[in-house]
Amino acid sequence: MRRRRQRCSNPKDDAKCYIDTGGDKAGLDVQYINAIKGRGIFTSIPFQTGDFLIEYRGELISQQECETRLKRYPVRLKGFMFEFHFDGKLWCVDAAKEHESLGRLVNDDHRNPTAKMKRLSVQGKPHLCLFADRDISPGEEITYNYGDSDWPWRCKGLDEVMPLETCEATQDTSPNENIEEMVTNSDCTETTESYTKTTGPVFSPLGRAEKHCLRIATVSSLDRCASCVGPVSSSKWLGYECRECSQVWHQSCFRNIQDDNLHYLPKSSENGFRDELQSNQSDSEKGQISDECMSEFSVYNLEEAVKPANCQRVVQAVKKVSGFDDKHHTYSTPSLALKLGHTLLKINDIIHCRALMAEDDELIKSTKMFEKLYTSKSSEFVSHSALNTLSGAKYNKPSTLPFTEDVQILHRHLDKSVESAICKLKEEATPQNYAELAKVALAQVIVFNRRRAEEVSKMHLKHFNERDNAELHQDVAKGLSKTEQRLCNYFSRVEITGKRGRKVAVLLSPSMLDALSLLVLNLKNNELDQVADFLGHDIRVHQDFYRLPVPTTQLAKISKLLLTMEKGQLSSIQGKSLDEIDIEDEISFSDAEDVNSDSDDDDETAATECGTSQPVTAASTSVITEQDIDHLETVSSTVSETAPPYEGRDHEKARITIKKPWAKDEVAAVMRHFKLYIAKGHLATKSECQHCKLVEGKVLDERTVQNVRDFVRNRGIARKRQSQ
Ligand SMILES: C[S@@+](CC[C@H](N)C(=O)[O-])C[C@H]1O[C@@H](n2cnc3c(N)ncnc32)[C@H](O)[C@@H]1O
Repeated sequence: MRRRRQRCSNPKDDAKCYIDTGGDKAGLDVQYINAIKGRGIFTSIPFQTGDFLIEYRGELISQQECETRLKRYPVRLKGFMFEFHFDGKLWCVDAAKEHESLGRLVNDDHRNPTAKMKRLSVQGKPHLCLFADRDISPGEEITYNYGDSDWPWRCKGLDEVMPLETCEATQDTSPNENIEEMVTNSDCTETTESYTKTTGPVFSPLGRAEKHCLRIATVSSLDRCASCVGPVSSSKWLGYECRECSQVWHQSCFRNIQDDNLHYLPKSSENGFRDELQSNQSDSEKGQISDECMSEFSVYNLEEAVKPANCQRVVQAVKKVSGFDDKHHTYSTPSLALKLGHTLLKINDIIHCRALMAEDDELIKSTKMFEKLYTSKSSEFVSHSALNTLSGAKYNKPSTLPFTEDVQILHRHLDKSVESAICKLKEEATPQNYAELAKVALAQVIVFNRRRAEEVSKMHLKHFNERDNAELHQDVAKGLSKTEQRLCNYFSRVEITGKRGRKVAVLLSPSMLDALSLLVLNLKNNELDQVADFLGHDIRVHQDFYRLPVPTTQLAKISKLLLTMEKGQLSSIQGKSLDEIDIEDEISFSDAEDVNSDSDDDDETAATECGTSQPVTAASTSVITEQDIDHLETVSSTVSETAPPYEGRDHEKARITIKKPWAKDEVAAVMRHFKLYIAKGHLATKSECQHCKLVEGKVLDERTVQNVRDFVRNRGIARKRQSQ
């Protein structure tokens, strides 16, 4: 948790302020340094000598607990254990657990440290705090002396590093002194010796006299192979670890070492449970279960977790994490219970494969047994109650629908937020402004498309860049209504990878596109591999190019649907299938729009004859504005006759809708000819309408042939609706 910089009268009080609030100072940031050092803490503002900087925060534990944890912690976690004397006893601050506090990430520097560790007693409890040892400029790393020990990185420079052991430091026990300097030297004699031994003078694979007792282990990206000292590539995850000193070797490196001091004992690994999980796509749930297993059920590593004998214990952990209620046999998060059950089997499978590679017969047998046991018993252990809870939750669950007004408020809010985020980012390109725009743009895309957050948030830059920017082809356009054509030009369609690798289409309005383009910058116009698609003529090519292309149809149909939903007009399309939804009814461009032209010829006439609508071309439709779309929807419910005329509006609007209320005698004239058509919902052809006009003469003088056709069509639709 980061807090604003608080000004306290002196460094000691300043430190107390931060101890009380549990936050870290502004002006300190985490930065990744390199694969060896890992992360470090850097200043972004100047600090003066003596200033309080940061607290080394973690869990305060007794010496006994510290020893227990040191036994089971993997090497890299041991580096977070800070031992010190207080009140005549040895204590330890265990900062192994990843948390937001920055103090745990401060690195060692014994030559020119910028900070000094001091112990501060607040309400009888010791706290470890770092104070500036000299003036520190912005951009400098906060470091302190870990103590006089042969820390591996000190021996041979930074690029020849071995894993480190516990960071032991300090002593001093003056209980009444509130703040005092940590003495980092005197207590470290033992550590120094052990390090001299462990790491040895050189970083040869075995730079020491002791014998190593090796067992199979997973080499994580934070471990360094004692042989090659190199970073761990994904292909080198399988290795050996010494039971005594915790050094690790890649399996491949180990094969090249000829040394009597190395003894491989083909026993199951005792790597930390958390370690394993981390090397295998850990997530928060798995973290939870590992914690639970470790703290409550004494299961510390994966091999143990999937041992048939431990099955029940792990199940208990799963139940606990998922909030199992023993009394009612229900879960608070049943889906988590199911997911964890699935994960356990996956973990078992991974270990089984490793066991196969390591030719560890014992482990192979045990993983096989676990699988069998878990598969046959899982319904009894977990799934049964979890599924019951899930299905039970479905009953009497009020189905909530947002009100139209709420939907509109949400959309307006999102629009405004995107606009302001874009302005802010254009003004100042800071990570905060970038993040703000990213968040709100993502929310807008998710809400508009009714997509799952996980899907949209994983939209690849490649997919975005490669979205189809081509203009609507005229052959394709012929198969679409004019509304659909306009929407095709208005929206962009990006295909992303959905659940189980499914192709999922996401529609983007111009404002969403602006926001995303600003986020990705350097947007390129990628010429897709379209040519390649044409090289063969299989069914896919046929579907793509000989039928009305699916993406275009989706763009046309779904965008209308989404727009209707966005405007909260869902009720008007209730009960209709996608094919049945004739959204012209809902989003009408004009009276004169020709939905079902009988011929191309008809279409052309429709566009010009009434004089209220321009022919739809890519050029004309690409200028459609959001107001246009809004407007289209505002007029949507007022189908035809009763809509007020739009004369006097600007050209943009006029081209969309000019309506004249139908007089009684006009209606009667048309009805004389098309009553039956309307009753049956049939459309009138152009020549039939022409005939009607001719016969009726003056009464229909004000109406074009197309107006008559639209009248028949709209009345037919209205009749159909009434009868439904
Ligand atoms: C308390 S942690 C510090 C944070 C750590 N750098 C990280 O990214 O998690 C101590 C560990 O940092 C690394 N470390 C600290 N000081 C170092 C230095 N001067 N050179 C190389 N590694 C260092 C060692 O791996 C040590 O175990």
